[in-house]
Amino acid sequence: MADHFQVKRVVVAINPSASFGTTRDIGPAVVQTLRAMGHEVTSLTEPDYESLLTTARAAVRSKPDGFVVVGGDGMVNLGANLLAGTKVPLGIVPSGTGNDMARSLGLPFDDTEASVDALAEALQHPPRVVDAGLIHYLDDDGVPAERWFACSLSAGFDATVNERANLMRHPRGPSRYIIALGIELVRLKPIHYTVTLDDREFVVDANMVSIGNGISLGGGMKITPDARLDDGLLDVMIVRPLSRLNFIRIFPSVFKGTHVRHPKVSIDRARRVRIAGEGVIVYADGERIGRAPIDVELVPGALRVLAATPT
Ligand SMILES: Nc1ncnc2c1ncn2[C@@H]1O[C@H](COP(=O)(O)OP(=O)(O)OP(=O)(O)O)[C@@H](O)[C@H]1O
Repeated sequence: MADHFQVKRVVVAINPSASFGTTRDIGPAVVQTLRAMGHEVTSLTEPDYESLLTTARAAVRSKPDGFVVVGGDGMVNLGANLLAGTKVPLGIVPSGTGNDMARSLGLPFDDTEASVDALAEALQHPPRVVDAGLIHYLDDDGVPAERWFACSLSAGFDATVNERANLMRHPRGPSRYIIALGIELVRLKPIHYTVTLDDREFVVDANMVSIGNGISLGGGMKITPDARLDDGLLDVMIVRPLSRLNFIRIFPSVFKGTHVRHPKVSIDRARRVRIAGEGVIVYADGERIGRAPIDVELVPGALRVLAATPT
C-alpha cells in the first residue's frame, strides 16, 4: 500500500447476473470492503445492462477517481464504452465466466480478495494507459454505429458458438456453450471473407477471423498470445479452412497459445482492420455487436485502467 493513503471517489457497477448469477455476492462484498478502507463508494446495480449503462453514464459525469466493474468481459465492455477517451480509470473485479481482460492485464481473476487488494493498491497509483478498439458497423436497423472493445473481437466460428449459446433457453448454466460448440462443430464450414489490414485487402476462406487487443477470449483461449494492450496495434488471427477432425485436434493448443504454430493459423498486425463476409456475426468482449462488414480501428492509449504497468 502507498505511504499516504488517499480516499478516492469510486463508482462500482455490478452485474448480479455474471457467471449465471453464481457470483452475485461479490459486488456487495467489494463495495463493503472499499467503504471499510475509507473510500467514498457509489454502488450501482440495475435489473438489466441498458439501465445500468444509463445510470453509469450519469455517474461517470461526476468524474470519479475510478469506475469499477464487477462482472465479466461484458461489464468490461460497458466500462470501456463509458470511459474510453476520458481520464476516468477502469477497475475490474472479475466475477464472470471468462474474465479475459483481467487475464490480459495480469490481474487476479479467480480470487476476489486478491482482486480487491490489487484494486485498492492501484487506486493509490497513476493508472495504466492501454489501447482500445473502436468498431464502426451498421446496427440491426442499418444505422451507422460505433462501439469500443477492450480485449477481443470475434467474427467467425467462436462468434457463431456464442450466438447459438445466447439463443438457447436450456440449459441455463455454462454447459450451454459446450452444447453450442458441439452443434456448430457439426455445421463447421469455411466462410468467404474479404479482410483489409491497413491498406492491404485480400480475400480468404477461413473458419475464424478474430482480433486481439488482449491475448485471450472465452476464458483463457489465447487466440493472440503475443498481443500487447499498449503496442498501438491489433493482432489479427486467421484460421484457414480445417477439417472438423483437425479443428478438434488443434483446439486444446489454443489454451497455451501454441495453435499459432499450425500452418493454417496466421497472425498479422494492423492499426485498422476491415472484415466483410456473407452472414458473418460479430461479437466483441463476449457481447453481440451485429453483422459484418465492420471497420475496426485501434486507438492508442484510449483507456486508463486500475492495474500496474508491467515492468
Ligand atoms: N442486471 C444486469 N446488469 C448488467 N448486465 C446484465 C444484467 N442482467 C443481465 N446482464 C447481461 O450480462 C451480460 C454481461 O455479462 P458479464 O460479461 O458481466 O458476465 P459473464 O458473461 O458471466 O462473463 P464473461 O463475459 O467474462 O464470460 C450482458 O450481456 C448483459 O446483457
